[in-house]
Amino acid sequence: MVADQQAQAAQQSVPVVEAKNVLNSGDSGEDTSCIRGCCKSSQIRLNVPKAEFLLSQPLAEGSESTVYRASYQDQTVAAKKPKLATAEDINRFHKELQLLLELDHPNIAPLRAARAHPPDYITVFPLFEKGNLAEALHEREWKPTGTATLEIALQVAKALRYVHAKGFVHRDLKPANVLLDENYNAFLSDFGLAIQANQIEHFSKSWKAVGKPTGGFHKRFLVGTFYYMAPEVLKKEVATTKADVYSYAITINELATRTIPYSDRYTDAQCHTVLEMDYSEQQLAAAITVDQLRPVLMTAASRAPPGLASIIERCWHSDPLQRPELEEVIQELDFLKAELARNQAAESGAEMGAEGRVKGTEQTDWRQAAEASVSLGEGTKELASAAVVPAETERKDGTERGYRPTVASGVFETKGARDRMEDTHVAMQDLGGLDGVHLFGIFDGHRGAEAAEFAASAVPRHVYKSLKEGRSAEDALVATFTRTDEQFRREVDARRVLRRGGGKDWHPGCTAVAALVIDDKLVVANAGDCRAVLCRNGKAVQITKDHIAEDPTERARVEAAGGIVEWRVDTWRVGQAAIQVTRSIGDGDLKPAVTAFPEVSAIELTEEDEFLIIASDGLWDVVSNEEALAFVYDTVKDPFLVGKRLATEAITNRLSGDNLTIVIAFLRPVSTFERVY
Ligand SMILES: Nc1ncnc2c1ncn2[C@@H]1O[C@H](COP(=O)(O)OP(=O)(O)OP(=O)(O)O)[C@@H](O)[C@H]1O
Ligand SMILES: [Mn+2]
Ligand SMILES: [Mn+2]
Repeated sequence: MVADQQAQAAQQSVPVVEAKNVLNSGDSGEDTSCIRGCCKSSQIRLNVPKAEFLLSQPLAEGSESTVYRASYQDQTVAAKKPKLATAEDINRFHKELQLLLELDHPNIAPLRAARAHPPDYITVFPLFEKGNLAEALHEREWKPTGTATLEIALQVAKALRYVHAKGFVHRDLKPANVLLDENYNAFLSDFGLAIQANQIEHFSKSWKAVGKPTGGFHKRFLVGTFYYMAPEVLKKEVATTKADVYSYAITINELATRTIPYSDRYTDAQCHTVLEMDYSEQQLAAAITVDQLRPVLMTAASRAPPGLASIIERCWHSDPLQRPELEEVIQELDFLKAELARNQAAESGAEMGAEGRVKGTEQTDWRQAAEASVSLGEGTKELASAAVVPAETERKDGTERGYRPTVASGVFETKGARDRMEDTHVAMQDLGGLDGVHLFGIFDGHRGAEAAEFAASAVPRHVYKSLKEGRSAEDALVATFTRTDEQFRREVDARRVLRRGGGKDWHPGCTAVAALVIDDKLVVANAGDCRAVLCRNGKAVQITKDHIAEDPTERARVEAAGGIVEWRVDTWRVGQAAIQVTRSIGDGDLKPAVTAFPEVSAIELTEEDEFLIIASDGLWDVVSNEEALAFVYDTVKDPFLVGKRLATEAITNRLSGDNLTIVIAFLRPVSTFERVY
């Protein structure tokens, strides 16, 4: 080993001596420079006799070269032999070689040696055993973790930033030009099309003088690889480093989605460097430039953090000036990386695969963010088809659990008089396949719908996970509220930093009520002014308490926690934001005073319990608990129709100005109602 290293060091430090040794092989000139004298190096041999490379089988056939597995100085290497047809091609080889000699970066495939001497033109690089990123993703179906995705995104961004700082544009960034070592570290390669940034304008102008495009024109000026080419490049306008930023976005999105760009609409995968476009390609190119068509953006189904999508979108903006510099991209990726590490620590490291997510529904961005942040743990299939937890058959006091309600639930929601809907809800019977476990909840958003969207997705996942972990219903709900709140506020902060959301005053929130039925047990958690009312034996039992600043105990609690409560015009309000509720998910500026910690009540259900009404304050502002019951009795026993009846009453007759969501859960067979009443 030591001897090896010494031998290697000796070889590297005395290239000139070696060069002298090979002069008798018929070569002229020095090993430290190319035949023309335009490429020079004191470290890298540029005139290695072809025989020293020991080429074996071809590894890949590029559009401009063949890459061979080879052996050089007892190491396995990759030897790239360009296809040189014209004097122009040979000029290009020298240009590429000059650039390669200038590059020295941990994420750029380093040149080991070269031969720049007719008739043989060869460049030699270390052999990257894992090949290129396109093969890894699409041939070997490598599924990078979120961390690996971010790491590669960072490494490529750093290599590209370095290239740009050197004054060059790569012009052919794509997964096939990102090589992977045995640890899946990324190395930018293939500088065959790279060009000095200040020369681009000259080239583009000279094209304009050329006139009509011909095949030759395409070969010389329309360079890059079609799917990865920025619209301005496709339009043959001046390409800058921002064209690389665009290609970077397409590449990273391909990594995060493991999907070849446009493969959804364009089956004939055309991943080689463009020489000429055929007709369907021209149509696609037109769609990219005119209609701003882009590949399908990564979603939360990707293992990569959702924040990456925002970076990708900005990097493939159709206006090059709107695309960020790589410096900015790197800062944001670093942030996402730290964030992911923190989340993983918090979630005990179990990274969730694509199969762990609820599928089949149109979901908003915030719901996806919630999905991404609530890991259901390893081996968990879809929430909706999860394994069944054995039902508890005994109570704590040892008596049998005899009663199990017959549940029939439905939801009615309307934005009412408002122009936006900021309420969301969940109504899931047999949650995740858990027999006899039902979850109902309403989330009433304020200062935007974001928190409500997030909660509607995160809450059932947290509840399910907590129950699977063996927590009691009470514990599960408390953990759910506090975790949802923490994760949501983290997401808001992350987006604020990424400038995907609002500014420093952006603190969306929502009130939350969640009712969990497990066999004969009803547990309700509440934070805010949604309300759950149980109809027991014809009487209204209000299970929750409204958490509003008007309530003296809540007001005292908020003040004791450092919050400011003031009388404003008509009512008591909390903080600068002047919200009426004293508990909520989100509202980062009002934490910890406006807590997400819920009040929890547990009730043992019996045959006396008829139905549960859960509704946002839009209902309770204008309809009393008793009135609500009366409307239910007076309406055909269909949960949806009952909800609609209540909503119509509230909005049409009593002029509730708010969004309205009403969840109705009948707790015994609906047929019995008609007989009794
Ligand atoms: N050092 C290496 N180790 C392993 N594989 C390599 C190496 N260099 C190149 N390859 C393989 O050879 C392929 C072609 O190499 P390269 O991109 O440099 O050639 P090219 O002719 O310029 O291709 P194109 O312009 O079509 O992208 C790469 O995509 C990669 O799969
Ligand atoms: Mn290539
Ligand atoms: Mn190339």
